Amino acid sequence: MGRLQKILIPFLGLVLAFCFYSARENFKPEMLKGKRVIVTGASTGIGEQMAYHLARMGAHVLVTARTEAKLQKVVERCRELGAGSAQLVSGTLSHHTLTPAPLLSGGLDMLILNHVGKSYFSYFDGDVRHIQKLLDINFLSYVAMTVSALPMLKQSGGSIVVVSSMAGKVGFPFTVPYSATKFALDGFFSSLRQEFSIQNVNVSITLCILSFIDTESAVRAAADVLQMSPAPKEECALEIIKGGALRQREVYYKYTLTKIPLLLRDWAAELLGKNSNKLIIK
Ligand SMILES: NC(=O)C1=CN([C@@H]2O[C@H](COP(=O)(O)OP(=O)(O)OC[C@H]3O[C@@H](n4cnc5c(N)ncnc54)[C@H](OP(=O)(O)O)[C@@H]3O)[C@@H](O)[C@H]2O)C=CC1
Ligand SMILES: CC(C)CCC[C@@H](C)[C@H]1CC[C@H]2[C@@H]3C(=O)C=C4C[C@@H](O)CC[C@]4(C)[C@H]3CC[C@]12C
Repeated sequence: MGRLQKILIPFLGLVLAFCFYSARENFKPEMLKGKRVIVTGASTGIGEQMAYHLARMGAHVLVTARTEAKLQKVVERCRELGAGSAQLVSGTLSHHTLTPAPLLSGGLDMLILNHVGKSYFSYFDGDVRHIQKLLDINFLSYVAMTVSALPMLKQSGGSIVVVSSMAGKVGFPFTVPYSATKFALDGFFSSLRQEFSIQNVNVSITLCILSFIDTESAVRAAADVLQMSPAPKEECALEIIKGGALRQREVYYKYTLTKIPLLLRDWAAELLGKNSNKLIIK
């Protein structure tokens, strides 16, 4: 092969790859108008902000969490912001949980799994029961809700959005129980996505890899320990919805704080491990 060809072929490949990626559909808020969406863990934080974005876009939203009084306020605000409809279901989520989709006029277009049980942000304390409980809330309830929502999502050609973390892709100190539950989500949902592809199931699965976000609970738990400043929850919530609506495989937010360390993860794990701790922890 001539030298010119050796350069030209990879170059052409790069141009084609660029065209392919830049030709991807753009997000439009109208994509969510009239869609029936469930957001779990929507009484505070990122989930609450997702409910408000969806309401502005004219979606029918159903929010869940344990604290009914907070959910009531979220529902009222969603109605003010222009939601097609807004409802709540309160209660704790576990492996027994069925998705409350039938409340949304019998159907469902998007299931956003976002809730997270309370954990600690310090050295692993050896409490196995805590890990079991956290797995139930952060992982098994996601599985149970997915299983019960699947017939409706298949019917609508809908989407499952799973909110995870950098701590669900890389091991960081002080997040042992939490990290275990988030890694489990990646295993379950990435494998399920492959099966959907083989079986031609038209349900997308979007896994969201988030860095430190400025929600009240996260800032309270980790701001004194971490060097980095948290990213805004409002923008984070919008990026998650965009990724779900565009049926992306994964969402990275903030992109540079998540995608680049993940590219380094497999071929420079030692380097990343030792140095990232120095960079991240005060
Ligand atoms: N903030 C951050 O820095 C990061 C967050 N993430 C992920 O983003 C998502 C949202 O996080 P964030 O907004 O910070 O979390 P918040 O602590 O603000 O919100 C958690 C939500 O889950 C609900 N919840 C808690 N326990 C249960 C339970 N047992 N059953 C049902 N609902 C429950 C809470 O409401 P109530 O107490 O009323 O039940 C609340 O609505 C999580 O999946 C988290 O792992 C990922 C990376 C970083
Ligand atoms: C390589 C680096 C540039 C990026 C490092 C990002 C690290 C430090 C980020 C990524 C995900 C983050 C944690 C998270 O997912 C959720 C929570 C729950 C909350 O209640 C307490 C804070 C906590 C533990 C976050 C702490 C900071 C973490 C480990």
